Amino acid sequence: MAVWLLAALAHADGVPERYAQRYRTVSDPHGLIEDVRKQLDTHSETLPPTQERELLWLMGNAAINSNDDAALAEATLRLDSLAAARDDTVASAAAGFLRSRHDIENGDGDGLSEALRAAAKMQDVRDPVVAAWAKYALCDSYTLVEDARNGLPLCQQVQMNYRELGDTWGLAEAENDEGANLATLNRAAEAAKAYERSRAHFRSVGADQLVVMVGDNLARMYLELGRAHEALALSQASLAQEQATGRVSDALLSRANIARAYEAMGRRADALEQMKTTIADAQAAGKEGLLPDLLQTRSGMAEKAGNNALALADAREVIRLLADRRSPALRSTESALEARYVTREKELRIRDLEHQNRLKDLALKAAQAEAERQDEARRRQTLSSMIAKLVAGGLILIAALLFLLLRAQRRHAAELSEQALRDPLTGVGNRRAFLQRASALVRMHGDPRQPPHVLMLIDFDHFKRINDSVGHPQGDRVLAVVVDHLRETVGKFGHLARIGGEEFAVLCPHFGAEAGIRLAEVLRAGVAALPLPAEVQVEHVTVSIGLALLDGVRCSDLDGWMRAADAALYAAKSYGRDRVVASALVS
Ligand SMILES: Nc1nc2c(ncn2[C@@H]2O[C@H](COP(=O)(O)OP(=O)(O)OP(=O)(O)O)[C@@H](O)[C@H]2O)c(=O)[nH]1
Repeated sequence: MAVWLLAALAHADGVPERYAQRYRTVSDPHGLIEDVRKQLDTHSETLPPTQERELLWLMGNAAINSNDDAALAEATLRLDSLAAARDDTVASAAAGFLRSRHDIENGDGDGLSEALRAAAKMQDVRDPVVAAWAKYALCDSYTLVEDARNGLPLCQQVQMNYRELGDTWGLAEAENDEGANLATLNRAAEAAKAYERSRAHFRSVGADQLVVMVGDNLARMYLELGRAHEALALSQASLAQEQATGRVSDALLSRANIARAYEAMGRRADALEQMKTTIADAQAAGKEGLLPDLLQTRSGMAEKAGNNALALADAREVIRLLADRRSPALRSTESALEARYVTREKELRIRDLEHQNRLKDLALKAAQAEAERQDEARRRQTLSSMIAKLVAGGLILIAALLFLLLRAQRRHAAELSEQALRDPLTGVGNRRAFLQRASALVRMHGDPRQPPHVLMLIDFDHFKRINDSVGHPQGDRVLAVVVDHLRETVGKFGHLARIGGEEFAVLCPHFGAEAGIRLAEVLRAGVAALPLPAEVQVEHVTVSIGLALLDGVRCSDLDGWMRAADAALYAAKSYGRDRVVASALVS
């Protein structure tokens, strides 16, 4: 729209006349509205319809920028009447685009449909300026409803038109909208480039306030791109300008952006402090409209900082504030917030439960560790007591084994010593046993009142002949049978021993000469009469016996006693064998 024709309204410093009115819709909306009203009131009769339409378009935009609904209603109604009176479709479309923008920004009705209807009216327009204007108006509506799929190509197209028309302002506006669409598509790097181009173009026409306003959009992209320091610089520049021109609301929004930059730089405490003063100032200035956004921003920051109480309190306050504004958009924001609040509270409850569970888990693990430790200690105790028992058992076993071994050894030793004293063929004592016993008797000798000990030496008669006639084994058999008889006959009176091949001895302690001779005779006669087994093939056998007393007179030691008995035996052999001779009788 050829608004630059209205030179009378252009008194914005540093902005070319061509763009001055458009700049005023942003930098001085109220002043512009007043000026337009004056123009329309003063020159209503003389104003050409095109200029009237352009003035109303500017007034409508300024009204939207300054939230002046009355001025907006006035502008759209006048455009409608222009359209009706003069069949001016451009005026009708302008009214439609204004209503669309208002409705979208306020969340009332179907703003986009209104824009599409208006754009449809401009389809056949040939004037390139009007065509570009209509295209941009539709691109702006798409951008406002965040329909980037349709908005982006349209906003890129219209840039080409504005370039052809040499309209730097229009180009800058379209680039700003392109940036917004790219941001919606999460293409932050490309969006930043579009915003940078837009700012460059606004700067080139001296529209400082728009440079700053687009700078706010760019700052958001820089934050996304991790360029927090640049974002901070942009927001601080923006804030300085807003404070200088007394734009309280914009200043509050820039302060929020500064807080976001702090947060992105890891300065969470600074971010929360910045939000705290910003929210307090917004409340003090009565900027209720900004509070939901500010509180929501702080809620997110508090959540990230771990201050769940503040996060929830802010979220609740947002819901409370939005409850009074029942526009569809706000209702949807409210629902989204409520849903988010509920979800968040659930998350917090889950986190609390998880925390409690973790604590319980830790306590459980500690208890388990303690139980395991005690179990281990018990196991060790059991093991050591088992080992002790095993050791004790082992020791007992070893002791038992040692005892058994010792007993066996003793038995064995006893057997060995018995074997050492026993004649294996006949089972009677051997020479060694005889000598031990005889020595003992010699040591015991000395009591004259007791009968003297008696020693008999018994020798088989002509035993060589027996061996020679029936063989040595049968001779052994004869020896065994005769010795059995001798042992039985000696019985308890004395001790029989084999002291040589076929020579035996009998020791009778304290037996006396008379009993000794009598026993010797019984022994001799018994052998002589002893029936021998038929298999030995020996009919009978005789023995000669020499007897000596340990009387302490002629025999006082073992040697003498043995010699005396032997002499008696020799005598018995000499006298014809099968007889008993006592040593006293020999000498
Ligand atoms: N079968 C057998 N013979 C034995 C054993 N010990 C000694 N003799 C035998 O006994 C005999 C002893 O012989 P001599 O000393 O000549 O005496 P003798 O033949 O008995 O004659 P006198 O003693 O003079 O009556 C030998 O032939 C020995 O071999 C033995 O254990 N078994």
